[in-house]
Amino acid sequence: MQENQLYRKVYVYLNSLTSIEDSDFTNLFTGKKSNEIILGLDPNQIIEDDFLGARVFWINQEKNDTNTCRTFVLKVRKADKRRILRPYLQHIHTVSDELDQKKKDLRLYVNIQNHPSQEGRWRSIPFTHPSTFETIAMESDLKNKVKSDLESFLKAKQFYHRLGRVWKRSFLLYGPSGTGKSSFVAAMAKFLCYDVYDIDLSRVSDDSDLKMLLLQTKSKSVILIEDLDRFLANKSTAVSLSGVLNFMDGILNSCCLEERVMVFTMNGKELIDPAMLRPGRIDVHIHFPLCDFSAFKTLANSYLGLKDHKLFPQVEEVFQSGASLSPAEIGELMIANRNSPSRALKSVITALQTDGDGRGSSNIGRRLYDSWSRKSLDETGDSSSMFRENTVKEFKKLYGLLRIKSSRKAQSCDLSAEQKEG
Ligand SMILES: Nc1ncnc2c1ncn2[C@@H]1O[C@H](COP(=O)(O)OP(=O)(O)OP(=O)(O)O)[C@@H](O)[C@H]1O
Ligand SMILES: [Mg+2]
Repeated sequence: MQENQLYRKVYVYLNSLTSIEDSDFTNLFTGKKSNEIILGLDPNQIIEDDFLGARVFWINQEKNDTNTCRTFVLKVRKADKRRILRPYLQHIHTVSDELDQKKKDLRLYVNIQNHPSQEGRWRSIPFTHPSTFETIAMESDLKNKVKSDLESFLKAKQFYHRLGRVWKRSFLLYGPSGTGKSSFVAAMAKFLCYDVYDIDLSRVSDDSDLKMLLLQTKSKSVILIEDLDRFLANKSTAVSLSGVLNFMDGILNSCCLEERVMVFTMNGKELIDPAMLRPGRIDVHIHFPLCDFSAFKTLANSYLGLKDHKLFPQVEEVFQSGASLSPAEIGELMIANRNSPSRALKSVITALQTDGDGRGSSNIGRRLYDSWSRKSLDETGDSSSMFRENTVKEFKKLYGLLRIKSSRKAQSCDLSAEQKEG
């Protein structure tokens, strides 16, 4: 059910050979830069290679009957076979691993409808999202915590294995629309140098199909499900709640989720079954709030190049009155008026006074979440809720845990600007 890794390595290796240029025919693609041309193997193309003085031939065979079957056929002289076969395959392993290491171009995989092809369920394009941690307006403490979380994760292989745990970490990003959740996922993937597998739940036919998708992902990747709350609330997916729970930490997940980061985004988590949010299923909760004055200043700096302006006190006053907009809304106003900073700031003030009235302080979703979190603390006293009350302390403890390699059970943590004072 999974891709044959030797096949993939041979593919990477052959595509790197200069002899691919000597073929009578091959595939041509444009590269990342507009004048870059990339040569790619064509079906049934023959590639020549030399190893330890022996000449070998590879044929990229593709049988086109009902199921497309992709095979590499290696032709070696009988006299050379015993001498070179093993070291040659070893050489291919080494070279393709080196090429993978050097690979800087990340890919974004999307799932396609289920159909009887051996090519798998994922199709990919270069992942060129421009967002980075630097471009995201977010409380800097929180941003740094996430960065060091990811750094610790990358180094924690031995730690996870000693505990008998799969080397994976899962994040929940929640908050209103346009607050930067998707952009943040892109920033995380780039920071980790991981590919992204973006699962579109509307194209998943049932729970076992979801498992199949998981099986066909590669390590060093971010597995993303966006708007999970919407899918579950509207029942607009054929996947059941238990299918999602198993996807998050079922037995299959423990076989094939090594070296992966799972990310789920939601507008609010108040309607989500608490079982889904328990530690282990979700390790880190990150709240994405509407814009406040501090985030506004970051946006003004990056979009308008303004560190300060005579209208800033007025903007601050409107924010203090409880008005707010999403960073996306404010960003749009700044882009539209980028040639005149004063006009841009005035339009932000007007929009805050009209569209943004009260959204910062009396947001219904926020109130619901606060009461949900207090309720679960009072009534159930479960560890994830308690953690929210004491975020900074617990967060430090958690990373302390990774550092001192203690074997204590990992907990979930909720990172949000409001709660960090906890
Ligand atoms: N915190 C932020 N800092 C900088 N830019 C932001 C921020 N939030 C949103 N933006 C900008 O607004 C646009 C929309 O952001 P994004 O798609 O990441 O929001 P989202 O939270 O995923 O929204 P939705 O819930 O609707 O999917 C992007 O172009 C992004 O650059
Ligand atoms: Mg989004």
